[in-house]
Amino acid sequence: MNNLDTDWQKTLNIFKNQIDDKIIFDSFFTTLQVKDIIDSDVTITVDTQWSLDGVSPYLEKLEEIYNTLTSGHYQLHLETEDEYNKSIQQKNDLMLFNDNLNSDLKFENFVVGNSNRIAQNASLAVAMKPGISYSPLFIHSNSGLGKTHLLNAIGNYAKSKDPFTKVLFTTSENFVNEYIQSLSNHTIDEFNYKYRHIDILLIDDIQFMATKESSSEIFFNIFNSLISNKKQIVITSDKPPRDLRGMESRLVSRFASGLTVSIDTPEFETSKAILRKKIEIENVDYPITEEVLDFIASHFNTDVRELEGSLKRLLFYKLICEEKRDCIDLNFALEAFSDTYKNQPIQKKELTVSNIKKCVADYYNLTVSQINSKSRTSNIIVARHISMYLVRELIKDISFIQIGHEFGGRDHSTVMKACDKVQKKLEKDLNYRQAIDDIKNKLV
Ligand SMILES: Nc1ncnc2c1ncn2[C@@H]1O[C@H](COP(=O)(O)OP(=O)(O)OP(=O)(O)O)[C@@H](O)[C@H]1O
Repeated sequence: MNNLDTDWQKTLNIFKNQIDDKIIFDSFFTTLQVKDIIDSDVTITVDTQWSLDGVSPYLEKLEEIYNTLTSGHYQLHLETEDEYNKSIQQKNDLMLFNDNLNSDLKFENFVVGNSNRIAQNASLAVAMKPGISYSPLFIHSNSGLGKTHLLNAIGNYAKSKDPFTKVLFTTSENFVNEYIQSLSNHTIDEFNYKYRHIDILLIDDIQFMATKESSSEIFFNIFNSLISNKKQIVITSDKPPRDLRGMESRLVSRFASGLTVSIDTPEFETSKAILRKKIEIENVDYPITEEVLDFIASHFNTDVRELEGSLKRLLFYKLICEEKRDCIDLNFALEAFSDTYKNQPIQKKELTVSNIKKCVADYYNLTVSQINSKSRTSNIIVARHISMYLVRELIKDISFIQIGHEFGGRDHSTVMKACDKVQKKLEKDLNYRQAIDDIKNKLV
């Protein structure tokens, strides 16, 4: 017997001792059953309409005993078994709604790197144990960095573990439209029922709800109901909760009450890993050289959508190319991207050590402090060496000693070695030379 039944049996026993006419009790009350509790509404069923008429006058008394016993504020509702079963059937039909998940977006094809590791880990934790620790989970990032992918991955994973999990993926825009439609169709009860009975609610792009006051109100209520029933909510946005301008402050504070994580622009290695994954998914059956991946990862890396777009463009170019080629190499890629690439606006900068460092750092998606740091991470070392080399080449009469000083007090011999290394590498690595030329173009 669960808590629901135990409390109810105790209520009936107390009531039985209080009622004078035991025949009434035996005739009407022995078939009473608690069916469910939603928020503060408790549904009790009786076997027939006749019993229902017999029990109704005592409902208030039963409610009082039940609330005293459970220290709650419940309202009891009586229904016949038939009515209840019918409404359950209707509700079940209602629950057969489309989860809107995109089955292609899974954890398996989400590439993890430093830029998105925390968000991916949090999403996986939520998918494995929905509603337990991190509800709501709030994921924010600039456009095209994988928020929608992670939302779908959570839903797909949870459903693969338990197909009966009620998952709903929606955008805040769809939520608002659905709400407005339910008002005009007089189906607001169904709307409410549907959203309050979801196990995992995945809401994409919440920022669009900011100015929709009446929808915010209903969302607030649904949100509270799901959270208090230990359900999982995952929300994405293009900014963190505190920056959601126009959003009601009570909603913002609810969003911030869970776990908030962000996704950054993919760093060089992650961009390459994403490209490799996409190539695998596209079943590309000809080789694409490492230099090409380096080229795309360093030129089209504002977001993952841009990476995907450039790869598509490359594959398309190969498809329509009349000349037969066995592989995609850097020359071919440069041809494929010649127009975009040439048209990129170039902003010249004043030639100072800090501008050179900043330009190299931007190019490699790093910060100037990483370049100055003692970090031995390979992409940081590459950027540091190139910065030293360019400073030496572009700033007249600057000595190795001065450069060492500008790069966190390094010894002049370290700078000399770095410059030498860069010089040797650009003589034999076309892609590397291309990268240095690009940075130079932005500077001079
Ligand atoms: N780490 C990743 N691994 C593989 N694919 C990724 C990764 N991150 C993003 N993508 C892919 O990049 C594309 C854009 O991602 P997504 O739509 O999830 O971005 P978003 O952050 O939701 O963007 P928006 O804010 O514009 O809605 C999708 O095709 C997605 O599968």
